[in-house]
Amino acid sequence: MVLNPVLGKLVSKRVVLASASPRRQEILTNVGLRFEVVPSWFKETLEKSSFTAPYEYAVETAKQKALEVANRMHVKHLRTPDVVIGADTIVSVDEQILEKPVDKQDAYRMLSRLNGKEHSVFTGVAIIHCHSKDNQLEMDITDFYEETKVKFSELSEELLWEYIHSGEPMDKAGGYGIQALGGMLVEYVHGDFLNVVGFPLNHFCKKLAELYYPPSKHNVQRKKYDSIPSVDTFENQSDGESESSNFTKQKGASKLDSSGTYSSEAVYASENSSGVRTGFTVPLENQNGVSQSAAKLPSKILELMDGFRASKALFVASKLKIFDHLKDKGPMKAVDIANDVGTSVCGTERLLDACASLGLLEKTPQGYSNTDSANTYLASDGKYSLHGYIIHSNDHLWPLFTNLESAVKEGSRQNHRAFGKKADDLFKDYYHSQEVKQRFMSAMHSIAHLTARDVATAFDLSQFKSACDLGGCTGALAHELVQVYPNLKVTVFDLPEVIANTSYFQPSGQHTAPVTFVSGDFFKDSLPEADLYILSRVLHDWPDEKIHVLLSKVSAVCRPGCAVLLAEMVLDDEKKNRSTALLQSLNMLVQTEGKERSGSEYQALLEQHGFTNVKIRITGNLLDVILCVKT
Ligand SMILES: Cc1cn([C@H]2C[C@H](O)[C@@H](COP(=O)(O)OP(=O)(O)OP(=O)(O)O)O2)c(=O)[nH]c1=O
Repeated sequence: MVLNPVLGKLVSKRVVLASASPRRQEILTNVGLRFEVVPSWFKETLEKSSFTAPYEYAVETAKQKALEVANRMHVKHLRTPDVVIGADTIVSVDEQILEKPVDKQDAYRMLSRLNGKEHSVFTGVAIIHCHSKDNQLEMDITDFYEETKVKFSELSEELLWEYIHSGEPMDKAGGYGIQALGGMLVEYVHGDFLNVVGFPLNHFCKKLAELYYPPSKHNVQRKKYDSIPSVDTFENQSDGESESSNFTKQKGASKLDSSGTYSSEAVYASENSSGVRTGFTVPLENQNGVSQSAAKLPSKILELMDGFRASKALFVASKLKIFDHLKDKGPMKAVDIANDVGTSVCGTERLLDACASLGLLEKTPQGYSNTDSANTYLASDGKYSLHGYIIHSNDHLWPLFTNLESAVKEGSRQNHRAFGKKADDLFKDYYHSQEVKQRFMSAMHSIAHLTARDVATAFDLSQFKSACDLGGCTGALAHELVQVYPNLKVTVFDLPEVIANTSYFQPSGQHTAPVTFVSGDFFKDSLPEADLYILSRVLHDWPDEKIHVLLSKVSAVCRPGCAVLLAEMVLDDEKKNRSTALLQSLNMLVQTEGKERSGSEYQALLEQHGFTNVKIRITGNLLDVILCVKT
């Protein structure tokens, strides 16, 4: 891919995105960047009047966000990232800066100011390269901003309020999201669309190109960075790099090993044209001594080839409970970890090193410790722990995926090959033993926790008094819903085998009261009454015929004005862009009769059962949300 050579420069670095914005995470993930997310605690309270132009405020805020994270990681967590990226998006109209609205009235004030006019969206970005020297943090800061002009149509009061009630404006600068419903307000956009969504990817790549491929005297005329360089240009750039006389080139230090991956790298240090000191790694030679550059490597393919190794390293470290072992402890030596978990020292050391290289662990001369992400997501006891899903992936999905070839040839699930038995009913596979059932429920619980807030808030559901979560499993989404909507009563409806085992997963405290659990089979038994029926990760398990059976049952009990909320990974209509969802569809192939579907496919299924006004919200989380109303 054309851009890979630039982003490839970050592959071997510990990159941290100092932002909680799901949009920024998605934009960078979509182009294959690997990074850790450490949201900044910097409060966006800089005195606006002290800046002469709005973009200066955005750039300074971005810088402060990134600096706070770099310092915190270095001091508090004794971990120094290589690169920290911070960003801040603001809307500017009539010389005023608009950030995120604090409430609905504030959103109304902002949208009214933008109504019928052109405004500017500025995103400031800071890229901080960090080095730890004698335990002191040294930083090289590069910053820039991008401006995009956006014009709103003339919008009625009614439309503005309908938009505000959708809940979309609340976490977005200027009170709108151009990437979703807010797109309907916009007459034109001049400039980088992604800049409006929170991250100017094109300018970021150009900045990386400037930093990592500083133009030499000979080629400075030839290479203008007014667009992202093509592959050809990158090859020229790597030549240009070796022409730069102030580089210290450790010739011969790096070789491609027989598997085609780098065995070591040479380190370059330089001043770039803007005087920013950069330190970066560039591979030098392959086995034949032929000069190679990252530009010539099919790095995406190599990464995919190795993907299963990385997955399995994560699975095994999780099975051995290494992240539990290291949670909230200081660094531990490999030999001590191996002794504690009962494994070989040599094997454990390699596993720990691999995990550290993948950013799951931190390695220092004192030993190995968890990263923040490992504490939050990989240790088994946290609210957002993915441990259950990781173990399910290892024990259940991995054997199924080893039969993917048969699944593709036969077009059907592979449970009989993977587990030596043919269950008539999909869920009998999970519920045949207490252990497997518990594991499956933990997995569903992990994902439900991670996605519940985004599912619950994708639409304003405050008009509903009662909801029934069909196939709601452990009740994780139900508990989130009653927290967000205190007047909502939620019934979780699931198979008796599931309901009998939900007690282990209940949160402690007073929030449990409005959630009730009812057992039954939604294909056979009558459904509890409710204003809102929720189907989260249910329809993707089934073929269209079965979905029609289920939706006709829901439609029969759903009064006009009542609604259905689906939470699924929604594919784009062309089925070509969302690889996580498309791979999930393969996952459904190997284990179910279902599949992932596009927004239009869900809409067609729903409309056949009298559900109209279908609204789709892409959340940026693992599940997207569809809301429709019974007419
Ligand atoms: C104008 C506009 C903004 N936005 C978003 C991008 C940013 O996430 C947000 C502006 O808030 P920011 O303060 O820039 O970012 P954030 O609070 O989301 O995350 P963090 O501070 O942790 O980095 O508005 C859209 O998603 N769509 C839009 O059309």
